[in-house]
Amino acid sequence: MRKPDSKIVLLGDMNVGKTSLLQRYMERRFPDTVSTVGGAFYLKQWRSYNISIWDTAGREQFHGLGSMYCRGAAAIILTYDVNHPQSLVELEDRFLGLTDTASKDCLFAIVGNKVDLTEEGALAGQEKEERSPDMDAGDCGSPRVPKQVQLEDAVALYKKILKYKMLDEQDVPAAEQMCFETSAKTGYNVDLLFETLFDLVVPMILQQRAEKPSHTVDISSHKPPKRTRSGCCA
Ligand SMILES: Nc1nc2c(ncn2[C@@H]2O[C@H](COP(=O)(O)OP(=O)(O)OP(=O)(O)O)[C@@H](O)[C@H]2O)c(=O)[nH]1
Ligand SMILES: [Mg+2]
Repeated sequence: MRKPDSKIVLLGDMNVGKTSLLQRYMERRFPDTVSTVGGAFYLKQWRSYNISIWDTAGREQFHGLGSMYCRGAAAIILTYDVNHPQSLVELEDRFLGLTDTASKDCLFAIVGNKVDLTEEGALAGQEKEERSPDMDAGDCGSPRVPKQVQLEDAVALYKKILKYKMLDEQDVPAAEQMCFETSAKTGYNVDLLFETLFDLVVPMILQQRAEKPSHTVDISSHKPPKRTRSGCCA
């Protein structure tokens, strides 16, 4: 298997829907999930590049592994649940520090998932989804509730992250481009999330290749050194 050209990591509290988002994108379905143990990855071919996408465990007991998974990452998806404000707080308190091992020009996306469970989710682009009997209610048929975390809160976190990383707003993608609201259940904004990131990491791959000299030596253009009389190479 060819080494991946780039790496994207999903981080966030348990139960926010990291595994579901990844499965929705990669397998085009919304299966039952079990809480992730450790981590797992998918390989996605995007144009001619291989991008690994890592799913991590949100459970506290696996917290120590987070910075290992983030090592060298080109992009990190910080995921929260739009119905649980604490899951956004946790991104700053518990997960941001894990990203110190990522690449120095790492991109950040902030993703509020489970928008289908909110009243606003009823309006948010659900015309594209396949209709099913549970579409007019939240999970388990419960009525939709007002969204607990607003997109502006995610934008504020994005700006805090830039400060934490000492990045200039002008040098990175705008908050509006990098803060998403998604539903792994309906598929809302899921392709947009992943494919926005793929398109942003491709120039990073090209830049890395330009900076790093290739380890491959072209032996056809290699001339043997001339020998001097003493037998030393000139
Ligand atoms: N309604 C709704 N439920 C969702 C959505 N995404 C995930 N879920 C449900 O939320 C629960 C947790 O989803 P997971 O994808 O396993 O969450 P996780 O973030 O991977 O959790 P850990 O692996 O424990 O860190 C499951 O019951 C999912 O079916 C969504 O967009 N909408
Ligand atoms: Mg999981």
